[in-house]
Amino acid sequence: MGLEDEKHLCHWCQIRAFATHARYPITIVNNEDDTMIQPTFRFMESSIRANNIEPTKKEFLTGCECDEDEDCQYNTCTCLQDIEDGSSADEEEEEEGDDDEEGPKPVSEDGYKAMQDFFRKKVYAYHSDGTRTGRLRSKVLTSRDPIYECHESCVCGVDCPNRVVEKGRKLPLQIFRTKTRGWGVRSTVDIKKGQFVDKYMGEIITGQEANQRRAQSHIAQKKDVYLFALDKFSNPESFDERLRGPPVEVDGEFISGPTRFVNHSCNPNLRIFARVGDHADKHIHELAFFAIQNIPRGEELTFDYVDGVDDSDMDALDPDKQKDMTRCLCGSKNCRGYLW
Ligand SMILES: C[S@@+](CC[C@H](N)C(=O)[O-])C[C@H]1O[C@@H](n2cnc3c(N)ncnc32)[C@H](O)[C@@H]1O
Repeated sequence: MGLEDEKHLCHWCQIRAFATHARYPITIVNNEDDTMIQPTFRFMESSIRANNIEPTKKEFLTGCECDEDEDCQYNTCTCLQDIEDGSSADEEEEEEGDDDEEGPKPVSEDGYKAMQDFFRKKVYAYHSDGTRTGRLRSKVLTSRDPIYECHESCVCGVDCPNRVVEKGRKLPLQIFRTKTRGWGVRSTVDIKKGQFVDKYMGEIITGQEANQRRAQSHIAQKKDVYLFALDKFSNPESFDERLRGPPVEVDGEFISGPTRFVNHSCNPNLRIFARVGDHADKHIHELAFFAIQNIPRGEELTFDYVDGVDDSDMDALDPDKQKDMTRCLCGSKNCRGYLW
């Protein structure tokens, strides 16, 4: 085997090449047995798009034109124009002692500007003041709402408060061997409720290609644990043909980042959210993991693989179906008993 081939198979070489390696390293430890991560798996810092997934043409990309970065928290920012009124986040959670609540502003002297100010509502997904800056607000954390962020086509700068997922992972993560569920993931630092953890990465492929991979997979229906459909905005009546058809999917089985090793729990501490940058790219929105509670360092990171949209709860009650189901070993008090 040549040096290049060896490098290709060396997980350490791959994670050491991450731009964030010095500050937020990914480590791999196994204190349980002598299993290694499959050599065919490749660590990547970002997803890779298959050739037949069309990137949006430059002329159709649009960003906000907010004068000040601070303006990118309000419904006047075009990046936030799709946030529905009812799900807006400006009525902050009182039980948490909000430190940045801002309702309608008082009318000022200057006519049009005054009206604008009056109707201006803080709708973006994050806290913007105090120690909770950059963390998701509880109202969003408990929802299935997408997160709309500013991005590279926007006029606002890199310090705009509405660029959290865009800036990437800011935590060291450790892939470790669990006693019963293969590899898992934890952080070596405390994580706060609402904090962004990392994205789910993989190969971005068409729905058709995803189905072929499902059919060919030797792990049969379990291939679905690695495939995520980017279907948050799928709508058969959409004007955008890319949102009408079968959604694009992300396959993290063979090429991905550390979150591909996150196990399931029926009582999880992470949740996955659809994150949109350029509105023209809704069909290839990102998948972002956020902490839904404070997580002490060393505690395993988990999310609910079905997040309440599955009927395996019912199947688990049927002894005939149980024999084909996979037992859940999450160990939580409210464990549903089976993964699928
Ligand atoms: C996305 S992978 C997670 C990483 C995996 N543990 C590994 O070693 O590669 C999903 C697989 O992990 C295992 N797994 C994850 N959560 C589990 C749980 N709560 N109970 C039992 N097995 C679990 C199952 O084998 C599942 O197919």
